[in-house]
Amino acid sequence: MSTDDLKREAARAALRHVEDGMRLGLGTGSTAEHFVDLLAERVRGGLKVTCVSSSERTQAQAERLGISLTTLDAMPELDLYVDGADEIGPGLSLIKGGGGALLREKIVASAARRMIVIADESKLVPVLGAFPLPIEVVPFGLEATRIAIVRLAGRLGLSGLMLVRGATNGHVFVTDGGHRILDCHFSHIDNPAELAAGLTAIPGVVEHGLFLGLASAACVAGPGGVRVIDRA
Ligand SMILES: O=C(CO)[C@H](O)[C@H](O)COP(=O)(O)O
Repeated sequence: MSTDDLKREAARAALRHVEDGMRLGLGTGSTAEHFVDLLAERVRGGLKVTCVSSSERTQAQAERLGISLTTLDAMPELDLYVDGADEIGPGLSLIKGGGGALLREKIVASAARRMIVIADESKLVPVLGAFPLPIEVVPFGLEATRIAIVRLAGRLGLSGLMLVRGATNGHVFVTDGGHRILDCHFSHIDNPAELAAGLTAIPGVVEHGLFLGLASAACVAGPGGVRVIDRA
């Protein structure tokens, strides 16, 4: 089975938690894309759900597939949010934002009663941080914000490259909210809660990719099948 097949199996497992009439949040990324595809099949079969997207990319996919969409303003409370992750650590702590949608993803996840993470088993890690942590920052004063993050990291014993994310067209990557992303190569984040609190206190930081206490369960696919991990 390819990694892509495993992602689809994880998405299929999460779909079992979707019930008629639910208000759903749709994630972003290649795994979430499988979920949206499979959800669309169920919708064509008669399932009634109303969805909110976490990115322009997912919005376009869901629209194309005929899924009923609304905005988070019109439907500010959701039953379930399903999304992928870049890393799944202890207690279902997550790094997200590899696809650059972390701000909307966190807003939508926070509006949902439950968040189910879908992933292939390569995303499971004992300690977060091997995947560079995406931090969304406003373009104004980006260098000052970067220095503030470097100082915070130093105080917490973290170090590593901190790179402004580029886009495939050679330009700088711009998020759906018009912000930039700093990818921070910390390699080991031993205390994610402390780092998250410190980042939130820096004025130029819009949001960071540490999702702590948000995921209720994860459907993790490996060659032996899909394992459901509940947050302890
Ligand atoms: O956080 C995300 C997008 O901002 C994605 O969920 C994360 O990057 C995982 O992506 P993929 O399913 O393609 O591996």
